[in-house]
Amino acid sequence: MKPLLAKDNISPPLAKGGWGDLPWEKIACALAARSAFAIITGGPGTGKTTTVVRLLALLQGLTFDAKQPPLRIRLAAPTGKAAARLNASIAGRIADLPLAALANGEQIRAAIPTSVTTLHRLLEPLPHSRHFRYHAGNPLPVDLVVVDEASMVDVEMMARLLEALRPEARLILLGDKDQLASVEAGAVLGDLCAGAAAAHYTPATGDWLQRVTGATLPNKYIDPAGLALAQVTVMLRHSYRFRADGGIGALAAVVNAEPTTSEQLDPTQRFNAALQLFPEKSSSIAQQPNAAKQLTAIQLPNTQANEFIDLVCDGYRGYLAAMHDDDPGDNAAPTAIDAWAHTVLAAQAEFQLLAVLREGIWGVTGLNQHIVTLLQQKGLLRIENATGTPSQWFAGRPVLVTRNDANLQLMNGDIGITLAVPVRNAEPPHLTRRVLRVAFPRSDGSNGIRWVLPSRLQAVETVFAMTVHKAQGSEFTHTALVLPDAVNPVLTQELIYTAITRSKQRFTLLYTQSSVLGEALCRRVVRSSGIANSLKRLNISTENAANV
Ligand SMILES: Nc1ncnc2c1ncn2[C@@H]1O[C@H](COP(=O)(O)OP(=O)(O)OP(=O)(O)O)[C@@H](O)[C@H]1O
Repeated sequence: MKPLLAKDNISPPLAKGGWGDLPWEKIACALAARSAFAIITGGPGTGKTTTVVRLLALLQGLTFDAKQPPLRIRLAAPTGKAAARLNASIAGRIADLPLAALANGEQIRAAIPTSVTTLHRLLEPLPHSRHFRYHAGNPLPVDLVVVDEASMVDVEMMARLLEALRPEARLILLGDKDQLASVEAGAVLGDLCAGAAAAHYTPATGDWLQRVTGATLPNKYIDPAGLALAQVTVMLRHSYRFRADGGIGALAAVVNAEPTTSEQLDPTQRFNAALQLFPEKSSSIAQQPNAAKQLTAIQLPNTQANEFIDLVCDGYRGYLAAMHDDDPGDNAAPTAIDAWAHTVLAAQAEFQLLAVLREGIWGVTGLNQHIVTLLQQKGLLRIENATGTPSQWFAGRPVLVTRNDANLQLMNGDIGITLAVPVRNAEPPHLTRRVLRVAFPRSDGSNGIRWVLPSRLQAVETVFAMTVHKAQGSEFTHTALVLPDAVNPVLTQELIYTAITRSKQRFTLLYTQSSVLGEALCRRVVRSSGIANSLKRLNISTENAANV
């Protein structure tokens, strides 16, 4: 493949500042710019989005310099929720691009897309069929696709995407290799990034990077036998969101650490190493001073424990209060009703209880029933309909979509909230009544609300508690993980890491048996997409890599 980065250096404004000890972000830009395929992996807040936006600016800049039309770029994510999250952050990153010193800086900025779609929508599913409009015979009319949250893409979807790309098109995968893989078959990103921590750059790649970025890589990252894949893979290592020496970042690192020595393989040792990072143990959150609130561990005897009741009621009180207090009234305009839904949805994302299993008292089904009862007892929720009988649908019910629905344009993983919205009768005297509708944020970048009749939602479940698997691609201000009371095969390091890294500001661990956490921390998922073995079998040589 012809080198795509023709220049010996990256445009100076893109090379400025904030790169840390080794400029991994700059290395990522350089390697991804010279290749048709690249992977940028890193934990939460390590700058993947910021880096890819800089990379896109670099590529558009090079295209304009070559007097060519701008690259047709599409941004995609595997779920609606993940797409919405990237949608929310990308515009800010583009606005922050330090392009002022470039004569065509604003032209470059305008050539970077701000809207993110789901992979499904990118390929355009055909109605009533498993086929897509875009495939090998009718490839996507794009030059570059960026896929965020690539750890959630299963083998089949990845295959459909690759088939639908033109031979000249480029693909960049972003994601956290240490997160749980897709619930469907395959751990594509985890397999592709198996050696990312040690880099395995060939001496030729090392020399090229030195010339282009000015960075001299230490020997530990150089491997004369490095595979071609390693030459296009970069792991970002510094979290700008979490401090490495405390709180959520430190806990994620401890949980994620490969258990190598026999000491680290001892469940009790692993449990103690993790638990010592929690400043407060076995105490209710409400009693803690602010500074100690980032991490909390609570050992619970059962779901009736006061600590559990306080946590759940405190966690969900905010959005239920917003539902009542911010109600725009019976005569509100549609825009005011949409704004209300936005407020309630944002407040609902403040707290999320995560569980490992579906069944059992610590599984999502039992927890959801229990939490509905608790919230009713505290007067925070009413589930009776107008005739006074308890109903499955009630104002405040948060629901999770469990199956894609092309007609409703809802994706597996989307979260909506049921609200009692005012509807005016068409006939005089035009009385207003309240009807239940479910509000979903649109994931098409429009920032709108999709209102759906509850009866049209065939595959949804209440989501006061959700499984960690379903929470992938989402973030919550405060996440609480409740562990089951017995060891289970699905409980692994990756699962706990994924749960912790869903938290933006606070993480609470709820457990009954310390041994359950200890055992989980000694167990990693066995990767299963088959891609790693295929790569080894292909034995792609490093000469190929040097020509990438
Ligand atoms: N080089 C940098 N110097 C300083 N701050 C940075 C740098 N890169 C990123 N940041 C900041 O760190 C935060 C996280 O960055 P970003 O969203 O790019 O990371 P991410 O890896 O995409 O995160 P996520 O886990 O949400 O996917 C942002 O506030 C961003 O402005």
